[in-house]
Amino acid sequence: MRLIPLSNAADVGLWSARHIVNRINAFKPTAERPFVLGLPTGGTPLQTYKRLIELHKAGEVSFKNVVTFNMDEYIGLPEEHPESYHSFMYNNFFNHVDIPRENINLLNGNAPDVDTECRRYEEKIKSYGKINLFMGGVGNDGHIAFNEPASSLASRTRIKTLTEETRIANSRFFDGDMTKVPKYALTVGVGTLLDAEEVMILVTGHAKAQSLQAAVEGSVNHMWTISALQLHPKSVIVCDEPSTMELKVKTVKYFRELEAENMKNL
Ligand SMILES: N[C@@H]1[C@@H](O)[C@H](O)[C@@H](COP(=O)(O)O)O[C@@H]1O
Repeated sequence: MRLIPLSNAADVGLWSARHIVNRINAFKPTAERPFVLGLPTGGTPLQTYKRLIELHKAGEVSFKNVVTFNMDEYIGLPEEHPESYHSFMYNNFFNHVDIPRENINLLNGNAPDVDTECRRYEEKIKSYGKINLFMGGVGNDGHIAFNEPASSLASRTRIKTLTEETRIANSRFFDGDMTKVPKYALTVGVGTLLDAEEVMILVTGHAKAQSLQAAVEGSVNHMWTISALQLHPKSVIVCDEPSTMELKVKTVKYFRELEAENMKNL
């Protein structure tokens, strides 16, 4: 695991956007061999999307040969609802870059048969071989995508019931009214995430400090599904200072020194 401790959320946005751009450009994607990118929603990745749009407008990256898979979607919200993850992604990212519409994949939270929809999604991912880079955030309770506490670490795409804590946290997007937050969501599984070639998780703000501690210093544990990252051969966590408050000082120092060494060797 690589941990990149940065000062603030803006730096997390810049670092992660540059990382994505570097990966896409190094891959030299073509229509026959696209770069496959996994994407999250939420407040945390907003800065990354802003930076990616800027880098695209500056001519540093094209998304023409990039295929995306979003990690989750609420059940029962119409696609055009302003808080659906469909709306979020088009408003905050897809509408501002050159990605072809047919390259965009999102789970359909209104599918008549959710099991068939989840199988379709897994098969579509498989049809590309693998996801090259999966970006994600983390919930206050350590969930990754919508893999709430006690989700199987071997899980695949499926329906999940959201915890009260998550619905309270997400009520900020629904006029502060928890009853307006859907109770269920479709989400890729922890196993789906672990199959990606690389996983990059963004962590910002003090509310995520316990999740970050569980990810980095805790044991692999289904109560903190983010900790499954420890089983991944290539994971990177990009975090700001407030989110490191529960980590040991020596842990942060260790990773900071490692990164300083990496920079020297570049
Ligand atoms: N399903 C999403 C997660 O993918 C996201 O990581 C989490 C944190 O969101 P935020 O970045 O807004 O704190 O919220 C939701 O529950």
